[in-house]
Amino acid sequence: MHSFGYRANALLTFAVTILAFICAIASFSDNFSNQTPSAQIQILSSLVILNINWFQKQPHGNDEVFAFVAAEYETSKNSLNQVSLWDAIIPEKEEANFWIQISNKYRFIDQGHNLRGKDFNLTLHWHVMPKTGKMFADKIVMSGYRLPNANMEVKARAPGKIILAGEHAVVHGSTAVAAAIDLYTYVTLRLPLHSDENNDRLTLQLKDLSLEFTWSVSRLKEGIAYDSSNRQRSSSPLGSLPSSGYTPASLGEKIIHGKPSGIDNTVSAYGNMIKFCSGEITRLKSNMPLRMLITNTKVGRNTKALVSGVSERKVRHPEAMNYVFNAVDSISKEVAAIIQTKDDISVTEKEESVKELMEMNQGLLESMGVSHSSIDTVIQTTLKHKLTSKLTGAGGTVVEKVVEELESSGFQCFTASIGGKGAEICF
Ligand SMILES: C[C@@](O)(CCO)CC(=O)[O-]
Repeated sequence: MHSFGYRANALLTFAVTILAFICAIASFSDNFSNQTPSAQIQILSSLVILNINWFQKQPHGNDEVFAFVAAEYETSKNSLNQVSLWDAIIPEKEEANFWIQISNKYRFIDQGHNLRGKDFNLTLHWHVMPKTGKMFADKIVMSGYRLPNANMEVKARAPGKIILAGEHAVVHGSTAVAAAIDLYTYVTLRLPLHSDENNDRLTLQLKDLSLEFTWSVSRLKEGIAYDSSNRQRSSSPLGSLPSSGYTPASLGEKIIHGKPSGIDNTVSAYGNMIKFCSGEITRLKSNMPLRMLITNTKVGRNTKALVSGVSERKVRHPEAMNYVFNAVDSISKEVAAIIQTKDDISVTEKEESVKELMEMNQGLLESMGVSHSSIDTVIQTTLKHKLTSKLTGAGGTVVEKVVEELESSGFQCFTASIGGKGAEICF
């Protein structure tokens, strides 16, 4: 009779032999597996899009597949340089057949600065890693990719805006009238090819004004995502700028104004002349010629502080401020109606009405606490020439005299047509 130890030993040996035999069969069967995925990769700007159209795990089902995409290129020093862009582990048979469209998972870093203007391949590698048996590795090489020689550039321009009536009160729900003017800010965006160049920073250089602003790109992205999901209107009746253009404009406005009404970025993005009330936009078609003399008093103001100053005044004197806001609302509605009217009223009559309404609006702005003594100087100067009403539309010598006098007081003057195009992106 065999001892217990002897029997246990025989059983274990038999089990291990069977296991080894099964493993050998499993390994051998790998030779018949046939992974033939095909893949297509597109590059859009610095974005890599990967389409893997077939990747089928074999039926015996104990493998794990590691797949990765690398940009590969040759230099005089190394025959193979790899920049890994994307990878994934495919753990289950059910997940082995997939179709994805993604941007690169890892940054396209060109450590040696060798890629600029160079051809490179995009290679999809996959390693089939069985728990038992031989590891398979294979790849698909897609050639014909090239990064540009210089940094990529995008050019854009956006018009300035003028508010004819309703600024500040519009933040509190009053109607306002605003228009784009034909004075533009031009922006050239350079996308660095090397991500080590200011990786997470977006820098805006306003060369004419000697100003420079820098933001964190990840913060901006968060803001854009938040803004897109919270915005009530996705399209505008005004123009063709995609909402992707409107969203950064509205985000920038929030950074600069704190709690904006949205009128500035709307006009700048979509152009035209508009009536704006609590986010509701009506395009105005002017029935009178409108040109503006715009005076830059060169007095720096902090709009964010002014906007919150008005809100604080409203908290202190809610009833009085509501009367002010209601008055502004009526003024703006009347300005909009005059601009659009087709009635048989002369341009001079219309201008007289707009002049009076603008004067009333100015008084209300003073009662909101947002005016400045330099604006009084501008008003006094234009009044001397009985020109207040003409500032919206008059041209010629009288305006030149006003400009001369205003500029001799240290102000800067521009004449502008109003109601033009909104923001545009040109490549
Ligand atoms: C002062 C304000 O009314 C316009 C500034 O151009 C602010 C806003 O409406 O967001």
